[in-house]
Amino acid sequence: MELWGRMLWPLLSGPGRRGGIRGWAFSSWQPHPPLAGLSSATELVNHWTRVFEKKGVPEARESSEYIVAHVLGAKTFQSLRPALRTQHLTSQQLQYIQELSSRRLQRMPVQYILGEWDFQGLSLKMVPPVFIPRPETEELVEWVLEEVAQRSHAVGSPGSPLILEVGCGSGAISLSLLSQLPQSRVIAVDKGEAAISLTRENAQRLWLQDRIWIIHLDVTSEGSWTHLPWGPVDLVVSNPPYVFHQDMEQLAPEIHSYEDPVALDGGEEGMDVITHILALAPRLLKDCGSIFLEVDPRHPELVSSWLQSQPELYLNLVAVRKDFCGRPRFLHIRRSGP
Ligand SMILES: C[S@@+](CC[C@H](N)C(=O)[O-])C[C@H]1O[C@@H](n2cnc3c(N)ncnc32)[C@H](O)[C@@H]1O
Repeated sequence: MELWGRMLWPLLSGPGRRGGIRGWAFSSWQPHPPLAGLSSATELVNHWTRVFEKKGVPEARESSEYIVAHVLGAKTFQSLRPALRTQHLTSQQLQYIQELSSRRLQRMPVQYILGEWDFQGLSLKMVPPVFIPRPETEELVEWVLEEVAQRSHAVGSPGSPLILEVGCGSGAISLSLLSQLPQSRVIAVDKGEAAISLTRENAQRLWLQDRIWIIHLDVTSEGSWTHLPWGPVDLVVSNPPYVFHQDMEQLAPEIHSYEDPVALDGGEEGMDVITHILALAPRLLKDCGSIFLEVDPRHPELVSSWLQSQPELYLNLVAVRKDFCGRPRFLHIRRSGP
């Protein structure tokens, strides 16, 4: 059951907030009669909270608050002016809330229902089945930023690192690094076409497209890197698919029904993509370059012993960090050789 807690909780409780309504697709929208006797935002939130609880939908209150706030053009229910919470809603607003809530009853994640979500203060478009960025990944980004700041301090100039992200998904990691490191450039690769086009769209929405190269590429396919025109990079960062294959069945309905399994399934020991990234390091990484990975709590030990069995890679696991739940989830690996 630990996996449920790990994967489900972040679906709704990220520190980031999402933006207002933007071009919602009404393709599956069917009119429903407005709920008789319910007319204010507060009443609607209470109503849908009860319905979600009764139907076993997780995060019932947060779900209904986000949906009602979204329809009223706010990021969170708490940020709505008190007068707006008690004011009568229009029949169109009531119908829209009903439509979005029925999607939640089908266990669609709130991020897909709203169509956008915040990560590191950036509002990103979300489209199924592209992986929804989780709050713990913000900690990985912060660690990378610390490393860049330390290196810049050591050389006495602002950092202008060339960064490679493997498995960019919606672009959350790459775009937040670009926005916080104005001198940096990023190469973002993903094997999923939907991920590539969503990263491209998010880069354009955020005006970050000039410093990012977005490439459709499978890191495990032989020879894929030989066509890349760039020299070695300073940093590799990745939140790869790392769920152990046998754990895939335990994933919550929000995850296994809506998110791309390719974004999650890391093979028998969750190491399939991780080991490919590490094996490519001598070709991709500058001397003293670093790799930052988000992993499962069982991986620090597995990765450490795998690296010991591959001394020709000249890679050392130099630090492991815990996530906000106290589990070892982030690895810093450094290249220290020819
Ligand atoms: C866990 S998601 C992370 C997405 C994003 N970086 C984030 O943190 O929100 C893993 C991503 O890796 C991509 N991926 C899986 N296998 C890959 C491979 N062999 N080569 C390149 N990308 C891959 C998936 O398509 C998915 O977008």
